[in-house]
Amino acid sequence: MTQPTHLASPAPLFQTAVVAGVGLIGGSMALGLRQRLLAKKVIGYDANIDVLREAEALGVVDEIRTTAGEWLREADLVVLAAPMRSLDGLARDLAPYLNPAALVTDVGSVKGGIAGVMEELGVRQFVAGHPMAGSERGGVTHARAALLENAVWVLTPTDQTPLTSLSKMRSLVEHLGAAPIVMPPEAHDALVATISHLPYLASLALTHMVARDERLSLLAAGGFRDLTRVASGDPRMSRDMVVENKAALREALSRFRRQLERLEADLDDPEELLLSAQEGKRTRDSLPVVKRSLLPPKHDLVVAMPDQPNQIGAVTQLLGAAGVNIKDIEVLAIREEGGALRLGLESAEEVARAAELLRGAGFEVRGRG
Ligand SMILES: NC(=O)c1ccc[n+]([C@@H]2O[C@H](COP(=O)([O-])OP(=O)(O)OC[C@H]3O[C@@H](n4cnc5c(N)ncnc54)[C@H](O)[C@@H]3O)[C@@H](O)[C@H]2O)c1
Ligand SMILES: O=C(O)C(=O)C[C@]1(C(=O)O)C=C[C@@H](O)C=C1
Repeated sequence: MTQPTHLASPAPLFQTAVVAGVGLIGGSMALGLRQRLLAKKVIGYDANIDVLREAEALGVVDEIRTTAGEWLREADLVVLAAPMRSLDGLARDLAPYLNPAALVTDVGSVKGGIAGVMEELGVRQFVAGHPMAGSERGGVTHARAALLENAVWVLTPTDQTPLTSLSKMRSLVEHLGAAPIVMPPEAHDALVATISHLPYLASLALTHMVARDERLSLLAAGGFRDLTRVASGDPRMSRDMVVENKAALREALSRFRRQLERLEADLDDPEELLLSAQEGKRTRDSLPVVKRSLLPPKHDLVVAMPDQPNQIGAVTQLLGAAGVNIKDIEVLAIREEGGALRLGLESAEEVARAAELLRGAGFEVRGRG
């Protein structure tokens, strides 16, 4: 795996980081901390021993623990990354052992209550956070440092948050390659109701309409799939996320209903509907594109993967035998029925050489030298 040398610190920011809840987000943070040399040691703590064994085997963490205890005192960074419904309990389990000097943060999707819980538990150096990145595929097996790269990461300090802790947290987020933004918890919750939780409910409503008619699922093409991807997320976790933010979400839902009613009325006013469509296109096209690659994209090669066994092996063996050094590899799930591999190579020349070799073996490739 490549080291982003431009961001690696000369000395690690932390000696011992503990990631509690080593799933998609916790695992991605642990990988970021390790790959970017931000902590000397990363300890994974999880309620599920199988998850921890997997995390250790995948090189996501250096050490694992299943029960809270004195070992936590050595941690100078503690990340709470369990599902929303378990966060309070997790904080209560860990709090008695935390070093008062440790920076503590969380990654929960709703920010309203957590700071109060931490205050009640006497955890002073707490800064609540929420990386605006994720996936419908949870679990440590899907964790990757690049998931958090270039993500907007909301920090929601309260009046009690020490400024030094906020500044350490900003620095951590920046060193993970993400972009911190600071706002009050209530403002965060109102915004994510519209930008994250409403789309989830809308995706459920759409999938429910299809569930009652098999002919509809048969016709589901890219548009429907793009709009409903988040319905594939963990049902309990998504349920907990929206319920936790129900007041703000109700507001967003009532605005959404008004939007739908307006669009329905515009069906009889094609000129008005065109204006709406143009505005929608402008807004959608102007959303910032989040780049997640750790390598300069100019040395990337994308190889289409036919839906047959051992295609990844065939590509890596072919290039390995020719002495092409694959510095980074990523499976791109572009479409559900197939996919592609992104290979990070050393130079433009290597991209050209690899492309020629792969084309010769019948693969479809796209590359930028
Ligand atoms: N999935 C996303 O897209 C996304 C994005 C941003 C933030 N978040 C937030 O991140 C958090 C984690 O989500 P995820 O998608 O990584 O979930 P996940 O299911 O991939 O991982 C959660 C992990 O927490 C562990 N866990 C559960 N209860 C625990 C407990 N009491 N103590 C210790 N470990 C416990 C589970 O075993 C699992 O390994 C949630 O609070 C979620 O709101 C999720
Ligand atoms: O699946 C994704 O791509 C996501 O970004 C997941 C997503 C979202 O849709 O807003 C889901 C919940 C989180 O708290 C943050 C991100």
